[in-house]
Parts: sequence; C-alpha cells; structure tokens
Amino acid sequence: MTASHLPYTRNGLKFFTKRGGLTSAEVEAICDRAAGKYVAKKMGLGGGGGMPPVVMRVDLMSAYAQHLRDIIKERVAHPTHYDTPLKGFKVIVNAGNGCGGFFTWDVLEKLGADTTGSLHLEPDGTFPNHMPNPEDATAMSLTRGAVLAHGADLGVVFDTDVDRSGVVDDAGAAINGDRLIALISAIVLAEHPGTTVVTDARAGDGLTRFVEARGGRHCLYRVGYRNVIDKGVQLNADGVETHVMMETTGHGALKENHFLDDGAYMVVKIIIEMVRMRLAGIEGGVGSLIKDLEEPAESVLFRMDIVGEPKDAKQRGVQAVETFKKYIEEGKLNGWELDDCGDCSVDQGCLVDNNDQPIDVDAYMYRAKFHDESQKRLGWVHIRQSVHNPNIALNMQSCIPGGCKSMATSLFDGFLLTSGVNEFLDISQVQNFVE
Ligand SMILES: O=P(O)(O)OC[C@H]1O[C@H](O)[C@H](O)[C@@H](O)[C@@H]1O
Repeated sequence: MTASHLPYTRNGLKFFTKRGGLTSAEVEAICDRAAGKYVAKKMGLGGGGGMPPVVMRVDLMSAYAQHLRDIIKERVAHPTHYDTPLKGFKVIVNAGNGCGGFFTWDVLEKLGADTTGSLHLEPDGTFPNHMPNPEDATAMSLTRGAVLAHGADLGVVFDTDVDRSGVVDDAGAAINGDRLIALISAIVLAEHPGTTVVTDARAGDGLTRFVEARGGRHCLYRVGYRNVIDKGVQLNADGVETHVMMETTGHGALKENHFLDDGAYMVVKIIIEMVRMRLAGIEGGVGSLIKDLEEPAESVLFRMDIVGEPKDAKQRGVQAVETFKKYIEEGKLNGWELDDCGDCSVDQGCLVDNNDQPIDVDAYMYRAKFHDESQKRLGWVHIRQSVHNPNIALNMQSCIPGGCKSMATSLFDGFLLTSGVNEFLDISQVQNFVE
C-alpha cells in the first residue's frame, strides 16, 4: 500500500505476482470482481461467505534484503573479502522518511559499507524534511551536501516506496532523470550489447545519441512507468531484445529483474559497478560513465490547469491534446511537425515494432518537433494530460539557449490563443514565460 511521493490521502494498492506488476487491465479486472462481490453482498446474494481467509505472516523484507546482498556478493565476487564487498566504501542513503531506510542497515552495512551521515531513515508519512523523490531538488541537494561533507563514494535517494531512485556521485553530481537512464544503460549495454532501451518520450535527444553510441537502440514511448515497462515486455515478446525500461521520473525496470520497477535493484546495479571499477583500478567513480551524455540547453515544464467542473476535466483534457494534434496535422502551426511512430511519439532512434496488437491507450499524448524559419531544429514539446491532477503537462526541451522561449511563443500565439483551448485551460504559466 503506498501513495508514493504524494500525500498519504492518496494511498492506494499496487499488485504483484510472480510474473511482475499487474497491468492496468488486470487491476481493472480485480476491481470489477471486488465490486461485483460487494454488490452481491449488499443485496444479500452471498459473496462474503465461504471459509475465512488464512493469514500467514511472512518476513518479506528480510528475505528481500538478503536477496539484494547475495546479488552484490555474487556479482562482485571480491577476491579478498567475499562477504563484505563494500568494506572501504562510504555510502549515504537519503530515504526521505519513506520506507527505504532498510537499505542502509540491512543491505549496505551488512556488506561492510560505512553509512555515516545518511539522512531521514525513519518512516514518517508526513514527510517532515522534504518529499522523498529523486526528482525533488531539495532531496538531491541535501544528499549532495552529505556526500561532500562525509567524503562518500555514492549518495542514494529513494522515493517513498523505493520503486524509484536517484544517486549522487563522489563529486556531488546529481544522477537522476536522463542521467540515471544513461548510467543504467551504459552498465547494461556492456552486459547485453545492442539491447533496446525503452523510455518515455520526455527523454532528451542526447540520451538517444548516448545509447546509440554504445550500440544500443532507443525506443521513446508513452509517459507512465507502466506504459514504459509494458512496451519493453511487448518488444521482448516480439523478438526485440529489450533489457532496460526506464521513465525519466526514476522508475526503472530491468528484464533480469522480472520487469519490476525496483529502485533498490537499480542502486544495486550501480553499486556493483562502483566496486568493480575500483577493483579494476578505474578512476572517476560511476559519474565518469556518463561523461559524454549531452544535456539539453534548456528544459522546462508548464502545467495548464483545466478550469471548470471537475467532472468535465478528463474530456476537456482530451479535447486540448487532440486539438493540438489536429492543428499540427492541418498545418496550422508553422514549423511544427508530429514525432510519430505507431503508438510512440518518436523521431530519432525509433524501433518500428509490428504493433499487431495495439495496447489500450489510457491517455492521449503527443510529441512534436519545431524547426525555425532557417529549418534549424530547435527542440520538441510533449503534451499530455496529468495522471494525477486535472491539468495538461507541457514539457519542452531545446538544444539552443532561447529555444524554449521561441517554441513557447509560437505555441502561445499560434495555438493556445487561437484554438479556443484557452477558454478552459489556465495558460498563465506559458504566458508568464513568453512575456
Ligand atoms: O501526470 P503527472 O502528475 O506528471 O504524473 C506522472 C507520473 O504519474 C505517476 O506517478 C506514474 O507513476 C509515473 O509513471 C508518471 O510519470
């Protein structure tokens, strides 16, 4: 049960079986059956009877921590101290008062690491220090401070339920978002040359070049970690070897770990690499593995609240996103072109998989690229409805300084003001940026 990084009033349930996390359709089927039973019970038609459930107590956390420790021991196979491969390493954990504290005492310390200086290890659902979230600037900068103050080799940031993580290298550089995907891709591409990496379509063009430079292929897909993971599962089923599925939010799943988005497992992969590098006498820490990742010149996110009756929000959101698509298709927006590939919003490095069985689309989203009058590519914009709140998220990335302003201005004048969507969208964030 978790609300992840959201307030505890948003608690919900996630379901897993031996095969991995359940898909949206499977969760819906469970809800329908539960609702059916509830209705039957209310109407006195049974549904609550039968044998009382058998409750077993299982210490899952100890088994899980041991599983992670065993993986590190086996894969490092330290020549002189097999059981304590992290002896001599300092690692800071920032659990943000979520449930990731166990990683400190039950994984790292038992393997010999010094975790002095770790932060916010005690669970507290009111999150008194900062949001437990590897995307949170406070979480990352506090961890950076602790890494530098203690001369640590690595800092680890978990979100509340440890399905996401980010790290800080020994020089204090934050590795989250595209950088984390690049780091994991570099590690996995060395193990599985040529593998495909699936991410959401908010990943930067530099990440595509990074993956391709190492012989991999980059598939840009829909936002939502379940979408990204399901795409990887589908590609594997279609015969396209896909080992990494990561969202830019820090959700990451690997084929070798049953396609589970498991933040602790991602950190385990990074820690193994860190120890191997030291054993091999490679200087520079794990941050050196992504030295050549090109970052975008600019990256911005706007939220446009959907105003009016909450019950109409979903339909209005669809209308806004679809109007955007139509505008571009009809050539009403100069310089814009949809990035399109089957169900993906893609331009470079895309895999055209067979898409025989298109999956259910739970929300519309598009990515479009922009060229200025001289045909110079400035960047892209990604538009979609928020998963959690009644708003439209507009991500923008540019490869040149000032590019986001040019794109925002073009969108503001040519679409937001003229298409009618401003009647039900609060476009003030874009307006402030443009002005
Ligand atoms: O739509 P937003 O509010 O930006 O949230 C988007 C996020 O929603 C959930 O938290 C999903 O787990 C993430 O995979 C997704 O990226």
